[in-house]
Amino acid sequence: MILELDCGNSFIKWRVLNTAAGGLFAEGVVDSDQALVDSLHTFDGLSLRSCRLVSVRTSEETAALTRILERTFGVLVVCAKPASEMSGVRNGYDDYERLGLDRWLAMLGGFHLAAGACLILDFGTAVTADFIDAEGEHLGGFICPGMPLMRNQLRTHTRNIRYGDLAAERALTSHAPGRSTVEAVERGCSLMLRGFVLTQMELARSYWGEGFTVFITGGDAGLVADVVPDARVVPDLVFVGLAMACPLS
Ligand SMILES: Nc1ncnc2c1ncn2[C@@H]1O[C@H](COP(=O)(O)OP(=O)(O)OP(=O)(O)O)[C@@H](O)[C@H]1O
Ligand SMILES: CC(C)(CO)[C@@H](O)C(=O)NCCC(=O)O
Ligand SMILES: [K+]
Repeated sequence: MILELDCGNSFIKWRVLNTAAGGLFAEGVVDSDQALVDSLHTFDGLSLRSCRLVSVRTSEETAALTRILERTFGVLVVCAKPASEMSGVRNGYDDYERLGLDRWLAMLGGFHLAAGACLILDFGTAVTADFIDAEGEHLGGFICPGMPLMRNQLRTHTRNIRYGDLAAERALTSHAPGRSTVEAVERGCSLMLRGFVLTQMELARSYWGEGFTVFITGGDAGLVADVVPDARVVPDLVFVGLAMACPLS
C-alpha cells in the first residue's frame, strides 16, 4: 500500500492506494499531523510499503511530519521537489523553486490528462489559476484568497459580522442578494470566486479560443463548478501529478 499526502495550509488530504488489488484503500482530510496518524491507526489491515507527499508548508513542518511517518509506520517518505521542467511541462516562474508545489503537481496532472492547453483552477485556503499552453509552456498564474480567508478577514476586521458554520452552509443554497449578514457575506464571497472563474475563462479564450480544457480542484470546487459546465472537476488532480513526480518502484 502507498500512502499519498497533500499537505496544504489548512488541511492534509491523504489517501492509501492498494497496490496489489489496485484502487483506493482509504482516504480522508485531517487538520494536524496527529490526526493523520490517529486516522490511519483506525484501519485494520493497513500495511504501508511507501509514502509520497507534497507540501506547501515550511521545510521544518514537512520534516517533522516525515519523521513521524517514518517512525510510526516504518516507511520511506518521498517528497515532491520543484523542477524547471517535467513530463512535458515547463515551469513559467522566473524562479521555478518559488512556484507552489501543489500548483506544479496539479499542472503536471492537468497537462497529462488534457494532452493540450489547459487552465487549472484550485479552490483551497488560497485560490490559484495556472495557464499551460499546448506545448506545455506554463504562461504563469494568479493567487488570491480563497473562501476561508475572505470570510475570516471580514469576521476579523468588522465588529458586527458573526455567524456559525451551519448558517453559512444554508446561506449558500442561493445567490440572491442577502437578507441577513450571513447570506450577504457568504453569497458575496461566493460571487467573488465565481467572478474570478469567469475572468480566467475570458483570458484563456483570448489565448486559445475554445481549444483548452478547464480543471477545477480543491475543497471548495463545488462553489464554482457550475460556472463552467464543461470543466473537469478533478478533486485528486494534485495526486495525479504526485504519482508522476514521485514514481515508486
Ligand atoms: N472534506 C473536506 N475537508 C476539509 N475541507 C473541505 C472539505 N470539503 C470542502 N472543504 C473546504 O475546502 C476548503 C479547503 O480547501 P483545501 O482542503 O483544498 O485546501 P487547504 O489544504 O485548506 O489549503 P491549500 O490551498 O493550501 O491546499 C475549505 O474552505 C473547506 O471548508
Ligand atoms: C498559493 C498556495 C498557498 C496554494 O496552496 C501554494 O501554492 C503556495 O504556497 N505557493 C507559493 C507561492 C507561489 O506559488 O508563488
Ligand atoms: K491546494
